[in-house]
Amino acid sequence: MGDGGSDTGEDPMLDSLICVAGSSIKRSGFIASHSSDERERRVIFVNAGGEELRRQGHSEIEVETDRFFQGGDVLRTDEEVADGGDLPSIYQSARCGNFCYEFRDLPPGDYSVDLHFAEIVYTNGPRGMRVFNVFIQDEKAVSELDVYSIVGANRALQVMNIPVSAGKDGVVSVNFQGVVGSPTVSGICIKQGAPELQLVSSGRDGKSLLCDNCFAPVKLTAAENKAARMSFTAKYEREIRELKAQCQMKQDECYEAWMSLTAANQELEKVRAELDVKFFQNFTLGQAMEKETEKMAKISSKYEHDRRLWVAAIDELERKMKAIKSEHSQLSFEAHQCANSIPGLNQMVTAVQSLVGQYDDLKMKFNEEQERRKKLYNQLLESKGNIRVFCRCRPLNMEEASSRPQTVVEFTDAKDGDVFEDASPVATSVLDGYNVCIFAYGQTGTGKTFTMEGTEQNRGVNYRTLELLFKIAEDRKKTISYDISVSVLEVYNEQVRDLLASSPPMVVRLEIKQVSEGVNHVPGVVDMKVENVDEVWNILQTGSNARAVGSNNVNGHSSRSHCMICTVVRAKNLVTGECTRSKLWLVDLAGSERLAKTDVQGERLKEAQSINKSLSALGDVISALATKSSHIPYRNSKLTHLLQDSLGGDSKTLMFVQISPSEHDLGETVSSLNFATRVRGVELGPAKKQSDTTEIQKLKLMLPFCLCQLKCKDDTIRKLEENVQVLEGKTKSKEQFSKSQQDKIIDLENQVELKAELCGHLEKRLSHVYEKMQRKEEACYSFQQKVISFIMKISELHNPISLSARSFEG
Ligand SMILES: Nc1ncnc2c1ncn2[C@@H]1O[C@H](COP(=O)(O)OP(=O)(O)OP(=O)(O)O)[C@@H](O)[C@H]1O
Repeated sequence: MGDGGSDTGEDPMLDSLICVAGSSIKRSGFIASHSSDERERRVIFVNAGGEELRRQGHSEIEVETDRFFQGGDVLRTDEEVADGGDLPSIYQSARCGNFCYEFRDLPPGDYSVDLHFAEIVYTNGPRGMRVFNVFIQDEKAVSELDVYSIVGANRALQVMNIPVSAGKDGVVSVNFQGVVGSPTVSGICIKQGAPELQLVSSGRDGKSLLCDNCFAPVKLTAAENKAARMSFTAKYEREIRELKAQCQMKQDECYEAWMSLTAANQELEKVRAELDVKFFQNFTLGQAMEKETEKMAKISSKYEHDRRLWVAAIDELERKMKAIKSEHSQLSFEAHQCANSIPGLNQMVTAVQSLVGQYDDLKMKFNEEQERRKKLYNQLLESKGNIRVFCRCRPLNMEEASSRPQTVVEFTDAKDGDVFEDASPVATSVLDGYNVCIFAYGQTGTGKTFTMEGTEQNRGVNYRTLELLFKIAEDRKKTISYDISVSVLEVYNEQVRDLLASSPPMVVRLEIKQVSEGVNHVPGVVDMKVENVDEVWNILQTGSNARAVGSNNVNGHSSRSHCMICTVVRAKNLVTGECTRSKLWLVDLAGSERLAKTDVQGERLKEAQSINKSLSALGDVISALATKSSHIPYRNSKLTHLLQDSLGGDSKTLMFVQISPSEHDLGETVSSLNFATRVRGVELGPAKKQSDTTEIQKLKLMLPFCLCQLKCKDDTIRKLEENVQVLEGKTKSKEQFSKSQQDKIIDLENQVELKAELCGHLEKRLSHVYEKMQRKEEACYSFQQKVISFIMKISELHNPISLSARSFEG
C-alpha cells in the first residue's frame, strides 16, 4: 500500500500509485451508496472510540458504538475533519495505541473489511510519525501504512474491501501493529461477500486511467504513459544496476567475512589446541601433585611411626635405666645393711660354700657308686655268659596224651618256676645302655609264641619285659630319664614288613640300611613312642594280629614268619648328663620243622623253605661267632641282618630253645638241643654300653655357633647403640626432607593455581572468539539474506506475470 503523493511530479506519483490486489484506498470520508445491494452487504459498522451514530436521511447507515475492541486508548476532537463524507463525526473519534478488534457470531462465509482512518494531529492526536501494519485474521493485509503521508492532517482515509473469511466459529479479527508510533482507527465496516477483484484497465482514449479497486482517477496521455513506462523501466534498470552493485559489494563483504571467519576458525583451532595442551599439562601436573602428596603422606606417616617408636624406645630405656639404678642403689644399700647387721656373714657364706662342695662331692660319689653297681651287675651277667640259653619244654598236648606216647624228656634240675625270672636281668640291661636280643627257637608247636607273647592270663616275655622296663624307669626317674619306643616287624619269605603300618603289611616292603659300622636301621618303619604298659599291650596286640600265620599238620595255628619286636631305649642321666641309646630285640622265630614231616606244598612249601633258610643263616652266624670267625655272615638273611647289632659282638643274647616232650618229636628235639648247644658255646666279649653321642655331636656342632651368637649379640648391642645415633641423625634428615617436600607441594599448588588462572584466561579468550565468530556468522547470514532478497526482487521485477499483477496509480 503506497501513499497518494502529489500531482506535480511524474515519478513520485507513478512510483507510489500501486494498490494491492483485493483492497483499495480512498482518500476521502465515507460516501453512503444508495443501492440496496450495498445496504444488504453491510453487516457491522463500528464507530471506533465513539458512540452509536444515526444520520437523518441515511437510516441505512447504522454506526454502532465502539464495543468489539480489546486494549488501546480513545482520541476525540470537535474539530471538523475534512472530507468527512456522510459521516464526518466518525472521524472525530479514534482508537489508538495497542489494541485489536474481534467480531463474533458472524455467519460463516466470505466478507470484506473497510478500515476508516483519520489523522487527528492538529487538535488532539499524538505527534510524530505513525506507521503500522494491519492484520486480518492474523494475516498481514496492509503493510506499513502511513495515513498522514497519504492524506495529511485532519483528513479521512479508507482502506476498502480487504477480503476475509469467517470460519465456523464466526470470528473475524482485526489487529494493528505499530511499526513507528501506534495506529489510529476511526471506524471498521464489515460487509458480506468477497470483494470483486478487478485488474487495472486503461482508458481507450488515452486520456484517463481508473483504478477499479481504489477508484482513483489516473489521467495520462499516451506519450506520458509511454514516457512514464520508459521512465519506470529506466528507474528499475537503474535500481537493478544499483542492486547488482550492492550485491557485488555484499558478495565481497561476504567473502571478506568468510575469510575472516576462516581465520577466526584457525585461530580458534589454535587456541583449542593450546587449551588442550594446557589441559593436558594441568592434568599431568595434577597427577604429579597427587603422587607427590601420596608420597609425602607415606613419608610423613612413616616418619611419625618411626618417631613414635623411637620416642617409646627411648622412654622405655630411660625408665629401665632408672629402675636399674634404683635397684642397684637399693641392693647396695641392702648389702651394706646385711654386712653391717650380720657380723658372721662371711663365716656363714664359707660354711654354705663348704656344704655345697660336700654335696657335689657326695653326688659324684653316688654316681661313681651307681656306675660301679652297674658294672658289677654286668660282670655278674657276663660271668653267667653274655649268651644265655634256656630250654623250655611244653607239656604233652591232649592228642599226645590220649595216644599215650612216652615222654622222652627228663629234667634233672627241672623246675616249674617262672621263666622270666632268669631272663629279666638280661632284658633290663637295655636300660643300662646294652643291646639285648631275646629269641625263642624251636620246632613248630613247641611253645615259642606261648613263651614270647603268652596269653592275657599268662603274659609272655614280651609284655613282662616291657612292663619291667617301665617299672625300673619309674624307679630311676629322679636320676635318669627314659624315652621308650617300640616297632614291630616280621620277616616273611625273606621280606621285612611293618606290622604297625596303617597300610596292609603286604603293601609296604622295607629295606635294611646301614647307619654306621654294625648298626642297621629300617627307614620308614613305624616307631611308636610308649609312655606306659597299656600302650605296650595295644601295640603288641596290633602286631600279633597283623602277623602271617598258617596251618600245617603239626600246628593248626602256626607262625609262618619271624616276629621281631624292637624296643629302642634312649636314656639320659640327669646327674652326669650321660646319654645312651640301646635296643632290645624280642624275637619269636618261625617254627623249624622238617619239610617231609610237615608235608607241605606250594606257598606253604615256599614259606617253610624261607623259614629254614633264615634259621640256617642264624645257625651259621652262631657258628661263626662260636669259632670267632673273622667274618660273621649276618647278611645271609633278613633275620640275621636285622639282629646284627644285637647278636654277638658287644651285646647280650638270650635264647629260649623250645622242645616237645613227645617221642614223635624226638629227632627235632635233638636237633634243637644241638643248636642250643652251639649257641651256648659261643663266647661273646664283654658287652659294651651304647652311648648316645647324637646330642654331644649336636652340642659340639652348636658350640661354635653359640659362641658366634654370643659375639653377635655383643656386636648387636654395640650396633644398636650406633643405630640409635644413626636413627637420630636420620630422623633429623627426614624432618628436613619432609620440610623440603612440603615446600615442593606448596610450589606445585602455586603452579596449579597459575595454570588454572591461565586456563581461565584462555577460556575467556575462547568465548570472545566464539562470540566474534557468531557475530561474523550472523553478519554473513544477514548479508546472504539481503542478497537473496535483492535477487528475488530483481527476478520478480523481470517476471512479466508478476508485473501484470501490479497496478499504477497517479
Ligand atoms: N608251657 C606251655 N604250657 C602250656 N601249653 C603250652 C606251653 N607251651 C606251648 N603250649 C601250647 O602249645 C601249643 C603250641 O604253642 P605255640 O603256638 O606257642 O607253638 P609255636 O612254637 O609258636 O608254634 P609255631 O612255630 O608253629 O608257631 C599252643 O596251644 C600252646 O598253648
